[in-house]
Amino acid sequence: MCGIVGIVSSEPANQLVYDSLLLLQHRGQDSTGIATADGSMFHSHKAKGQVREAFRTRDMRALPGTMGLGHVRYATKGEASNEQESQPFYVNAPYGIMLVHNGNLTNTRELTSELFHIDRRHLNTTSDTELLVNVLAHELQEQITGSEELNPDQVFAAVSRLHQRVEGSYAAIAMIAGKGLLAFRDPFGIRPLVLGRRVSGLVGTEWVVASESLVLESGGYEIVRDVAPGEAIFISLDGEMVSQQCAANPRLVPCSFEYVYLARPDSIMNGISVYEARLRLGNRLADTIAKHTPLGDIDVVMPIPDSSRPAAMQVAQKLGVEYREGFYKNRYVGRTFIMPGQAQRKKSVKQKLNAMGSEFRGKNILIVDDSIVRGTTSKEIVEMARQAGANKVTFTSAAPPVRYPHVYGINMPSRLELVAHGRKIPEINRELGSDNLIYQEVADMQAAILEGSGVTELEMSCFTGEYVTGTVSEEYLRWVEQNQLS
Ligand SMILES: O=P(O)(O)OC[C@H]1O[C@H](OP(=O)(O)OP(=O)(O)O)[C@H](O)[C@@H]1O
Ligand SMILES: NC(=O)CC[C@H](N)C(=O)O
Ligand SMILES: [Mg+2]
Repeated sequence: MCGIVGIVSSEPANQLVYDSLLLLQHRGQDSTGIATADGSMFHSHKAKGQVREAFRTRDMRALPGTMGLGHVRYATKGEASNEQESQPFYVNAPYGIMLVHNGNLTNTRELTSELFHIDRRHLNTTSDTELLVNVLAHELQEQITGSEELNPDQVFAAVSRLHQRVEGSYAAIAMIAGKGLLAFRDPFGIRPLVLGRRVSGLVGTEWVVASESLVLESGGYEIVRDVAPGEAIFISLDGEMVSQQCAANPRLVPCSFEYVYLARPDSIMNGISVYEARLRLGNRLADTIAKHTPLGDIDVVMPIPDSSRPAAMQVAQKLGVEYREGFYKNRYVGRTFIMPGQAQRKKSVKQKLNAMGSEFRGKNILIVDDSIVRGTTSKEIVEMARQAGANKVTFTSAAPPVRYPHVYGINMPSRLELVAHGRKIPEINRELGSDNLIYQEVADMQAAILEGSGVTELEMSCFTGEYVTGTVSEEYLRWVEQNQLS
């Protein structure tokens, strides 16, 4: 998924970007990068690891300028540990462009070949973001004729061409040296991007574009709106903002997994509060549980910290069963699911969660998680609950079974690693070792997330196998499986 932010300010951008990235840490832990622009000069620093470990005071001092970009990476393409693939990505012509990207492109093979054979561009990594910045640069170059100043219409024309060439998901922010900040979202708005502003009497309007609205709230910015699917926004160095729809048939189909797991609950995305969506997921899950389980069979409802807490609270309240926190979470261990490599993820669950015996002994426990993907967490949790003395363990998931690869910015590319792929629920139950397993229905998840929002469609491919963009064929999925992230 990755977290991205772009800022046009009147004060040094480095600290503003750093503070924003700390707030987006839950979106990526592999690497961190910040770039600033001081006039037409770029400065950047990127390093492996989380924000606090990747940046030292001396790195921050080397980032002057009032326009800036930042990125926390959760790799989906290329290599998670390769510093060269951390973002922002830079190309030196036209003008000089620095770009950050959240999402995943699905026509990377076609783009790689076109960029090399037709556009004559050099690619130095296997990152899809390097493709995106090169397509943008090529298309911008095509728009510039003669020696006139770059104008926003040329930028918008380049983004329109980019939409025609690129498939998959992309929320992106780019700095164009000496010109301004460009932000754009793919024609389905799969990944989030929100625009904010801060008006100061002394310096005029300052702008921020970020993956999640909590960055705006925390920095004292007013939330202007979400960047629309297919739209591009250009902010000049002196704070003038212009925007244009650049896609032929834009359609808002946001990723359901943001609401289920990825986003912070205190964010509002596409007008939908993530926290409230999770409460509604809990309500609907409770109805399904009530249909399948005699309520006298459950002594306590328990969340798996952190992401399932809002849903679990609602399950307990609606079923009228006591809510207890039986798993203690080590706050110094990051999110397990977005770590690279199964060995690291497996080890992390044990380091992160510990069962408190008194909450389990002799009890029938109903555990709520937001989702079950590889089953790494749930298998360990069921075992921990049993070792702690639970009598009966019912496992429930606020999302439906994840049966298909996610190709739009979440690293679950292979069907074989998904515990629910090709398995019926009783088989998954056996695999997890639980006594009973209950999942949310797909229609309930969709209704819970969209309720009252005016948004009518949701990207749910990992639950349904239906992909909204082109090039996602059986052949493509097989290719992705064979070329998994290293
Ligand atoms: O079936 P799996 O492959 O284990 O993936 C699903 C689990 O991973 C996530 O937790 P994570 O620890 O990443 O983050 P959290 O603390 O926000 O819940 C998610 O909340 C589930 O608990
Ligand atoms: N999760 C993401 O948004 C990843 C961005 C990009 N595809 C990368 O792998 O670096
Ligand atoms: Mg979790």
